[in-house]
Amino acid sequence: MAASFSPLLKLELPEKPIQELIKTTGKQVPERYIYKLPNKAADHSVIKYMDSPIIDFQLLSASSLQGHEKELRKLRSTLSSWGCFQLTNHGLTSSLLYQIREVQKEFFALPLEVKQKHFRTVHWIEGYGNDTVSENQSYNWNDRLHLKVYPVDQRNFKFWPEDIPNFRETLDKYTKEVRRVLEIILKAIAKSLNLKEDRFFRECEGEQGIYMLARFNFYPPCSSSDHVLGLKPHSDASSVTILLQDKEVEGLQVQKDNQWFKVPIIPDTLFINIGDQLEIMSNGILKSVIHKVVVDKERERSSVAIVCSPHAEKEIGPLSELIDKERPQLYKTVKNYVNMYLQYSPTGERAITAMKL
Ligand SMILES: O=C(O)CCC(=O)C(=O)O
Ligand SMILES: [Fe+2]
Repeated sequence: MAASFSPLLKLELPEKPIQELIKTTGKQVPERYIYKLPNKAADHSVIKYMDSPIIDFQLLSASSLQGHEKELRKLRSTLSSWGCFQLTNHGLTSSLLYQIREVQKEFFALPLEVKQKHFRTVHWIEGYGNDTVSENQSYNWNDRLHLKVYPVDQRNFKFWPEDIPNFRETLDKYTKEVRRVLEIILKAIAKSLNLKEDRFFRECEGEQGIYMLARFNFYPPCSSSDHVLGLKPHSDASSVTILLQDKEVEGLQVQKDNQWFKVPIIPDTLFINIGDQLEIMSNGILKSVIHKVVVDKERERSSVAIVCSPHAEKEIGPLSELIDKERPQLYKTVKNYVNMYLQYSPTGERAITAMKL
C-alpha cells in the first residue's frame, strides 16, 4: 500500500538569518526562537557520552582482511541499536577536511548582501536560510546552506557562492570522496544483514543516480543557550547521512531508549547515521536515529552534513528479503519520501510514523 500525503501546511521562514538577528537583539532571545518543551537535555553536565563503537572503514571495505566479519557484526549491532556510529580510516585526508571547513567558514563570514543572493525560498530548502516551520512552532538557532551536489547535472549554481575562489572545487572533491565512502558503507550494511552486497546501493542509486544534498550548518553562540535549540529533535529523511562535526565545539546529541547522549568529537572521524529511508527499506531493523543540536553559550559551531537519498521517483519500501512471518512488513511503500518528510517536519511530527502499517 502506498502512503498518502497530508495537505500542504502554511509554512514560515524567519525574516533574518540568526547571524544578523543577534546583531540587533543582543542577549534577548526573540520569543519565536524559544524552544517551548522542557529542555533539560541542554544541560551538558548531566548527559553521558554515546558509547557506540568506532567503525573502521578499511576493515569494512576489504573482505580479505582479518577482522572484516567482526566489523560487519559491530556495524549491524550499532545500527540496530544506536542507528549511528563514528567512522575512522575513511581515507578523506585531513587536508580535505580542513579545506571544506575553511570554505564553510568563509561562506558564513560573507556580508549579508552577498549571502542573500543565495537565499532559499519558503517552498524549497535549497539555498541559504533557516528551516521552515508551521505557525506556532519555534525556529531553530541555526543558519544553513543547502546545495544539491549529486547527480552532478542537478547542481544549481545560482545557490553556490561564487565569491569564494575554492568553493566549487572543494565541494566537488568532498562530494566525490563522500560518495566513495557512501557506496562502501551501503554495501557493508547490506552484507551485515545477509543481503546481496549491492542491494541497498542499487536501491538508492536507481536509474537516475543517488541524490546527495550538502547541508552546511552554522550555529551562532547564544548566551541563553538552554532556551533555544540549534536543531530540534529530528531524524533525517535520508538513507544515510555523512556528517563532519565541528572540530572543537560539541553540540550533537542522539537519543537511545528515550535518553539523550552527547556525541564526542573524535578528530578526523565522520559521524554516520541511518535516516528514515533506510529504516523503511530494512523493515525497521536499522534505526533512524533521533538527534538534536544544542548551542554553545560563547562559541559558534559548524558542521557539514551530506544527506543521501534515492531519487524522488524511485518507490521505496521494505525489501522483500527482510519480510517474513516473524518480521511482517512494518512500513508502507512510498515515492518521494523527502517531500512527505518536508510536509511533516515543520509541524514537529515524524513522517516515518505515518509510514507505519
Ligand atoms: O550539526 C550537527 O552536528 C548535526 C546536523 C544535523 O543533524 C543535520 O544537518 O541534519
Ligand atoms: Fe540531522
